Amino acid sequence: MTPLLRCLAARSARRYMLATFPRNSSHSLTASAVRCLSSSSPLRSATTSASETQIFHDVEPLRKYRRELLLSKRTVGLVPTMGALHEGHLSLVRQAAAENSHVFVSVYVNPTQFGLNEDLASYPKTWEADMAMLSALDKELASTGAGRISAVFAPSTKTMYPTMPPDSSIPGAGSFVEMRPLGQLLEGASRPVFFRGVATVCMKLFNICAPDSVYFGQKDIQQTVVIKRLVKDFHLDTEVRIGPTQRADDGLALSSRNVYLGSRRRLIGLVLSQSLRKAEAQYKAGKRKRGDILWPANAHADSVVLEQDALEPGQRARFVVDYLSLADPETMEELEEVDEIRGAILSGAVKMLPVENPGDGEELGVGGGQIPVRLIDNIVLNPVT
Ligand SMILES: Nc1ncnc2c1ncn2[C@@H]1O[C@H](COP(=O)(O)OP(=O)(O)OP(=O)(O)O)[C@@H](O)[C@H]1O
Ligand SMILES: CC(C)(CO)[C@@H](O)C(=O)[O-]
Ligand code: BAL
Repeated sequence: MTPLLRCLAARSARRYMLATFPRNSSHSLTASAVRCLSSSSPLRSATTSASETQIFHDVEPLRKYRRELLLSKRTVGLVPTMGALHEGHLSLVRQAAAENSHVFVSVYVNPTQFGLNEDLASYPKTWEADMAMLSALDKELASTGAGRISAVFAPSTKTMYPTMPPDSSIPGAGSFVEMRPLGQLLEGASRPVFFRGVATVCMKLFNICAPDSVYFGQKDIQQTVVIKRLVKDFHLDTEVRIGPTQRADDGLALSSRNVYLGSRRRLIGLVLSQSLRKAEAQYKAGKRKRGDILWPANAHADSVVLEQDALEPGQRARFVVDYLSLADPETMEELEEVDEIRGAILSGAVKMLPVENPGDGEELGVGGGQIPVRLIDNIVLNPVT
């Protein structure tokens, strides 16, 4: 049989299996039976071949594939990402694979969530490494009997914004979804078009992929609140699942933007998680009033600011605290006192300023330490039952 015929035969075998086997038994079968063309690329384009994980750039072929899965009663979990994958993303894929027969991962750096003066141009793009990570994870999933990564959706901007070119200005010409005032608070106050862009692109992704469940990381906690609101207010037929924040050993939340930090800023950037932990300790000690919970966090951050300012430019890593917040878990509005029945969200953002007077041989990260880096983090204060 020629490779093409083998591939077509495998595809129809797969269709047969998708239609025949219940969702949790399909994966080991499809894994061995459906891999058809070999190639040096770990994942292959849906337009050129059918490997276990197919790459889709266009909406219609993905919809067709999704319809087949629906008809054969498979479940789809969608993990939206902007690429530059790390263990935080992979943990969401693992969770999605544990809860669905099929995982779709979208990789799209969405321009409308970046303000005109934000870091869209420098946002890391690591496509080959991302595909290699997904391929390795898919192999791992195959050996565990979990769901598989069956699709990567990597659309062009013309595909995602078919009518108008994306507009990141505040008046913003185009079709947008917005949550007010939720999307204007905290992250939204510093990044005025951010949540409009996130809600809009997620609405598009959910409409295209029709996922049973969508997976988001707690690291971007206000984003999770926005997505839950999107699903609720627009009656979207999907379940929102939140995965825990993955951290480095020293507590720094993993983030695609961490590659810009370099060692000096990375060390001082720990101020954020340290400050939040101090506030959490107050809640755990029974404090409920805003001032009682937040003062040690503010005091710690202020002391590190002063400490760094006092150092020589070649030694220090300067930063600005954007906010340290104690907010309601559904509205993200600031709280004067935590209601034990609702709990609360402690969150914060700091902006690490460019490195001054870099030393010889100093590890400065991508961009030579000159790209400002926004770090965000949070801790959920659980309701007391
Ligand atoms: N450390 C993490 N732990 C768990 N989930 C994470 C973590 N970092 C990112 N995610 C989640 O991965 C999804 C995709 O995020 P994204 O591609 O923006 O990566 P990112 O690391 O958050 O990038 P950046 O911090 O630069 O915005 C989001 O749901 C996000 O919350
Ligand atoms: C959800 C998302 C993929 C939308 O572009 C992005 O905001 C992200 O990666 O967190
Ligand atoms: N992780 C959220 C995407 C962003 O910061 O733009």
